[in-house]
Amino acid sequence: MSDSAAQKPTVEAEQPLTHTPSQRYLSTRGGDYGLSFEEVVLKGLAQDGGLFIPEEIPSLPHDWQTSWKDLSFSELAFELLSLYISPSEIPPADLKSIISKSYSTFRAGDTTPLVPLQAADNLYLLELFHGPTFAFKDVALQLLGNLFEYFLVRRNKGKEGKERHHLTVVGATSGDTGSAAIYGLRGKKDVSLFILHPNGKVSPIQEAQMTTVLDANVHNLAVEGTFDDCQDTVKALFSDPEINSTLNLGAVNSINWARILAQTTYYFHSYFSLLRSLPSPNITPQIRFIVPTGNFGDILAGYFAKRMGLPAEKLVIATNENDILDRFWRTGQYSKKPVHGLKAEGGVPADGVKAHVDGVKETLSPAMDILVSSNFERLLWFLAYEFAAGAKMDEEWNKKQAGQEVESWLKALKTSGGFGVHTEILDSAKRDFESERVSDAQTLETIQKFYNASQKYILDPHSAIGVAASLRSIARTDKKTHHISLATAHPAKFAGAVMMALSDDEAFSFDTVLPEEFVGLEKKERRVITVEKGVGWEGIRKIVTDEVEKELAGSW
Ligand SMILES: Cc1ncc(COP(=O)(O)O)c(C=O)c1O
Ligand SMILES: N[C@@H](CCOP(=O)(O)O)C(=O)O
Repeated sequence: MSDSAAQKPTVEAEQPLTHTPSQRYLSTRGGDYGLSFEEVVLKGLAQDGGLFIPEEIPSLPHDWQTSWKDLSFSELAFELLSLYISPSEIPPADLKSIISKSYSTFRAGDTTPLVPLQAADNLYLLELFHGPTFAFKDVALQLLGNLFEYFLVRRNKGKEGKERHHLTVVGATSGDTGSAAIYGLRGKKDVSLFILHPNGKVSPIQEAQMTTVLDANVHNLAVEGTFDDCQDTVKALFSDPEINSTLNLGAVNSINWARILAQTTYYFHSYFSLLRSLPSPNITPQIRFIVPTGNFGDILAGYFAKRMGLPAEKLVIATNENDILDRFWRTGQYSKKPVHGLKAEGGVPADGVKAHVDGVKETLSPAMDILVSSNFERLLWFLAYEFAAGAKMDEEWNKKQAGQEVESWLKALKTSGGFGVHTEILDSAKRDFESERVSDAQTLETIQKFYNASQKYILDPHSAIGVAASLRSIARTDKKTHHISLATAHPAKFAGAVMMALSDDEAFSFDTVLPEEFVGLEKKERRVITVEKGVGWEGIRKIVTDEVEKELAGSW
């Protein structure tokens, strides 16, 4: 299949739609058992406030190393998605055409190219920013937009007016998810999209990317507050039965399972790209993936890839100064505020934890300025499940226990600002993950270092955090280990940090970084609703309800 051959997704009407998918889903908080892929994609968040996970993680076909090794990105995506979606739920020809359409919008022939960054240390960059909005989010959100469209076309066949299933998608963004969701859903029939961003806390290009899209179904809300306030509002809307039943809420954040699933493809794709570039492609080297991390969605896709069988020795979490995850891996305490001297149950010292400002900190990598990482809940479920399995009861009991444990941890996070886990659970987290915290000063140094190297590579601040963490990992691992560091955004999206790092160099000009798509963007007409402090989630619920009503009145 060619990645550039765009095809219109069509519904194969002659296929019987028996809805017996290969995977059923459950909620991390124990409820909502047995849902189909379509149901979890359209619902986004479970009714009990939990996140959907597949009941089983499928294994790879026995010959995947040979039969997948030369597949294109789209072909690999098809193989991986087919492990989760049965042909009776989406017929293969339809799935292929949805995937092909989604990746035809990428500028790089290879979709997500792997480039050597520091050959002597086997350090590679996985460039994930060649989609329409220049950030890794496009990989999943181009696909999610087309999946929504496919399911809605199928549900609405032969229906008119109020009979049609209308989806109201609400999302929170620190800049990148918002624009990628807008580009994935703009102009789509039967979908209204509401994106909440923290006013003044996204980069000027990100803000322009979002607010200059004037399609009637796109609504930007600039909220006075932080990204976490926006994320909390989205979750509050999902747990409100009123708006849920009247407006059919849908999610574009990585709480939506399809986001995670779509992102597993580039872990496999980069693995094969790496093997092809090695002198002995049949010998698998030790590989680490290093992931700039905020909401824990990107690295969680790596975790699923690893659990499915991808030979990744470790996944390295790279946080900015908003380091709740890094502190968890050091102490076993998941706490909004650092608690000094605390030990995990069973005794892990809280070494290396430095003073921290209360609440979220504004850094040079704003897309990662997140206090609480929503997908960490999915990992917590797997950790709790494995811990429960030690009791040697049956499967159902383990799953039930895991759901109850997650529920009680999340309750403690809400009521007391944090919780701690047993040492065995922390040890189990350490088997798959390591973590690093990278400061603003180290981010700038890393951008400078690679601009001053022979290939003059310009890193965006988020990718620089991954590279800084990679260099630390390289220093402590076997020289033969290969490090694949995820480059999550194009540097032109973050002019402030890039200029701060490089403007002293007289030969540097920001114009050389600027893609033509960004030229003049900031001068275009904008549409945005400002949400003052104190409006609260109920006020936002009213805005959403009123806007959908206006939109639908215009279209019927
Ligand atoms: C550029 C960039 N890098 C890294 C991240 C962190 O990814 P995740 O939230 O999946 O951990 C984000 C936002 O999510 C981002 O926009
Ligand atoms: N960095 C993100 C924050 C939202 O994360 P998501 O992956 O859960 O959508 C952004 O840019 O919006």
